[in-house]
Amino acid sequence: MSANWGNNIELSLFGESHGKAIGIVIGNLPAGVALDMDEIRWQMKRRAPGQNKMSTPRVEKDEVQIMSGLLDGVTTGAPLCAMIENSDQHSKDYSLLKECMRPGHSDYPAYVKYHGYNDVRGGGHFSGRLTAPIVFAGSVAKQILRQKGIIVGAHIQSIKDVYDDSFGVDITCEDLQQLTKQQYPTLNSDVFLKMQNVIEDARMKQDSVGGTIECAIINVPAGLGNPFFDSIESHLSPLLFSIPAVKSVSFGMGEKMSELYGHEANDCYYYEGEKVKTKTNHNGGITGGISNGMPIVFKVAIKPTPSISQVQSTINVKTKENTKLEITGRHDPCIVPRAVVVVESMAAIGILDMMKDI
Ligand SMILES: Cc1cc2nc3c(=O)[nH]c(=O)nc-3n(C[C@H](O)[C@H](O)[C@H](O)COP(=O)(O)O)c2cc1C
Ligand SMILES: C=C(O[C@@H]1CC(C(=O)O)=C[C@@H](OP(=O)(O)O)[C@H]1O)C(=O)O
Repeated sequence: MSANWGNNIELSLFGESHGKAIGIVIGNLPAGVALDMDEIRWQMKRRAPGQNKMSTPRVEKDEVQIMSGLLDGVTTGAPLCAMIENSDQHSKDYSLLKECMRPGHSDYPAYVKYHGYNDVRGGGHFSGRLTAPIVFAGSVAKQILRQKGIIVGAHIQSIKDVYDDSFGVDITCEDLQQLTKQQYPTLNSDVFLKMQNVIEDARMKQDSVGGTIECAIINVPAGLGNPFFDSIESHLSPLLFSIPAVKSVSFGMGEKMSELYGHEANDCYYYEGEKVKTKTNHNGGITGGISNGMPIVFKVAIKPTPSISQVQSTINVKTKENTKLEITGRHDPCIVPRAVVVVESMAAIGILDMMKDI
């Protein structure tokens, strides 16, 4: 399995959901960055499991232990290694799942690829748990970007068919910073209760729901990115698709742009003093693969959690028979609320990586 990534910043992700620990090694970070560990703790808490009924009941503190690369709270330039211990594993829940493949999870393709040796417990290395170290790396990236005036923030755009508002063209740094201070951010404060009800309803029916997350990155200067293979879209998408359960990524108005006329889709330029702006931001701040100075805006869609306890049809790879499966164990009835900070983190890592002068 490969879990290495990076052009400028380098990431190496390690661990399994029911192993001793999970973690990340971040290479090529600048030396001399003072990390705000309280803020990192808050970002980790936004994602951590076991905090309420919307989440898996598995309780993990997600305390980060820094193993290298930090001295007196300041990065030394050596690889920054962060480790998070696993403490609340119920591995018995997975005994049957070595043979009976969960529909929608990684079990079957992983069984084929790793000849049955892959660790299925808690999803092993495929688990959403591996997003905890990503949030650590993302929090570090966000702090470095903030020193350059670049702010990343996201909100829950929808849960099933309950929708929040969308980012407007005039979104500010303060708006985004406010979102990152909320555990489950929405733009319209009334909508989250409805979303919570939809999640609870699914949970009571032994089912799950998905949704979308909208993310913005403000103050990326015009001129970042390249046409073709290293466009901003091409650079961020692999990171965003690496988040387990993400099934689509779209920039600006995405698919909806295909329904517009040219005069509706184009973002018309104007000067505000010396600054070049566009009246609308249908292209999500990127044209020709390159930032145009407007907020970079994208959406990710997250599927319903695959592990549900309703009876489902599947196969037993040991007996080679069709069978029925009733999954026991602890699962998120909806992944979206805990994934907001994961999406912000991937965005921050991707943009930082593209900035050659870090
Ligand atoms: C934060 C987070 C939490 C998740 N929690 C669960 C869970 O409790 N149960 C589950 O079956 N899948 C969960 N997933 C999704 C699975 O890990 C994912 O669907 C699986 O690895 C297969 O990958 P794919 O959906 O990208 O194909 C979670 C994902 C994330 C990002
Ligand atoms: C532990 C976390 O989420 C886990 C992600 C996950 C999966 O299949 O992705 C399955 C569940 O694992 P377990 O059966 O061990 O409880 C979730 O709890 C986490 O996000 O920290």
